[in-house]
Amino acid sequence: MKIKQRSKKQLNKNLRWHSLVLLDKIENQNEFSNVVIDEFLQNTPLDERDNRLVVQIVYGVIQNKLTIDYYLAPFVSGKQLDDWVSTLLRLSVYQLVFLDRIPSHAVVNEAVQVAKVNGHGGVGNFVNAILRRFIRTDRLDIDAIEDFTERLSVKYSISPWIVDYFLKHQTHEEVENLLESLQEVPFISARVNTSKKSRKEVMESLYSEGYDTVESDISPVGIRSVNGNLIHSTAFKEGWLTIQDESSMLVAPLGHINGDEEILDACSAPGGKATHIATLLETGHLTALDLSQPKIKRVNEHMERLGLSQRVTLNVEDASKHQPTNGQLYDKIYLDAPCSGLGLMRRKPEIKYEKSYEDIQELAQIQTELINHVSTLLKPGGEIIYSTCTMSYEENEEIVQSFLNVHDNFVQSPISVEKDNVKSDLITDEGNIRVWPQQYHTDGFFISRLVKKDTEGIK
Ligand SMILES: C[S@@+](CC[C@H](N)C(=O)[O-])C[C@H]1O[C@@H](n2cnc3c(N)ncnc32)[C@H](O)[C@@H]1O
Repeated sequence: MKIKQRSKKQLNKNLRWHSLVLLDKIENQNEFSNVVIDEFLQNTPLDERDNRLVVQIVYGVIQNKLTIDYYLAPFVSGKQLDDWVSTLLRLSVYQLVFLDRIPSHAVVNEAVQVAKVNGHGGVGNFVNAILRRFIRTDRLDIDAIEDFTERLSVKYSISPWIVDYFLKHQTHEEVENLLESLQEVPFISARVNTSKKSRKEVMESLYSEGYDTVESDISPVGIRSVNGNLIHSTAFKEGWLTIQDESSMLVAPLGHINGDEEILDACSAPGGKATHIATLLETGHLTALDLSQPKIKRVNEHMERLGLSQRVTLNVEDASKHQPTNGQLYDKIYLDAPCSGLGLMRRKPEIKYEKSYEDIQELAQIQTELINHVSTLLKPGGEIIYSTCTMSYEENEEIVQSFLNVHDNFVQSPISVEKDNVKSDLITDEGNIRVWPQQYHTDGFFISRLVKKDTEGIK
């Protein structure tokens, strides 16, 4: 997007302008919504109320992009628009359709001002005419779309191939429930650093600062914020908690770490599971790898804030080539593999449009390569905990099954309510964990545990 110097000056207090700049980075420069928004909030020239509206508009537009485009189509079809003008129209239509509190004249006036300053008078007139016509005209009826896939795709604003993909595996009703739940606002959840404080102590400390929290339904160390972003709390600053999705908190405990093991976290950044594993260690040691140097830096920052660095070695390294120091094998290996991230579509809605089925196939190859290699680094009797934050079968059950088919020295170690204290509705018939986003309003997640037979048979 071409941003003019005068726009920066004249529109510095215009929240629609800031929404437009952020959306342009996400939609046209492929940046992640959460990263772009965090950066904006650290240097914002706006007050608290306007910041909240910027975040709502940015997420709302991405969340509802296909629905908005469907409504806008009759007004812009056949017209050649610059990307930023399309985005400006989208964010205006989002406010007109989805937000009741904002008067339509305010939406139009602000959009026209942005169009004039960053474009010219002609662009302002064009935006004015389209939006006024949009307000006067009845909206298209989405429920009248005949094709079922297309109807769901427009209604829940998600790529048609994803709708079709889930329809192949689930009933119409299950798919609608899933898609509907992805449109809801995600919760902020956090994991208590139990090496410093109990969950009760952390919740009391938060309460004393005005944060209401509730216990997680699925993790004994998780809490959910009811009314605010916990990163501003004393508990966060003191390292008593870390922001993490509740389903992701299920991974580390599945290794039943007793405190003195040698552990590998093969793909560790940004460190949600690595910090959790480190809290469970006493004399043991964690080697945490990631391909990306900047991401390993973030893992290090988290470890330091939480006071866990002494138990951990962090390496920028390709896990598919990793060899342990002195050839010493690991007791437990966590492979939280790179994946298509379909389980994160509520939190990072751009995933709904950016991923393709080919991505799933490519990632499945990488996952296979990673699990094949790390399996050679495990002691007999040791365990691999394989996990992803995606919902595709090719990256989950099929990876595990194909691995077991060609590695007869490994067997599945089924996850159970009794042994693992995991809710029964999260455990599949094969003994894997599958968390669907609509079940507990968390990210979608998959976890499987495999054990390497020892010399006397299965552990
Ligand atoms: C799903 S994320 C891991 C999330 C992390 N375990 C957590 O809990 O915060 C996958 C990570 O794998 C890393 N990655 C991808 N390919 C890798 C490889 N060959 N070796 C090591 N890390 C890799 C990516 O950089 C990314 O940070």
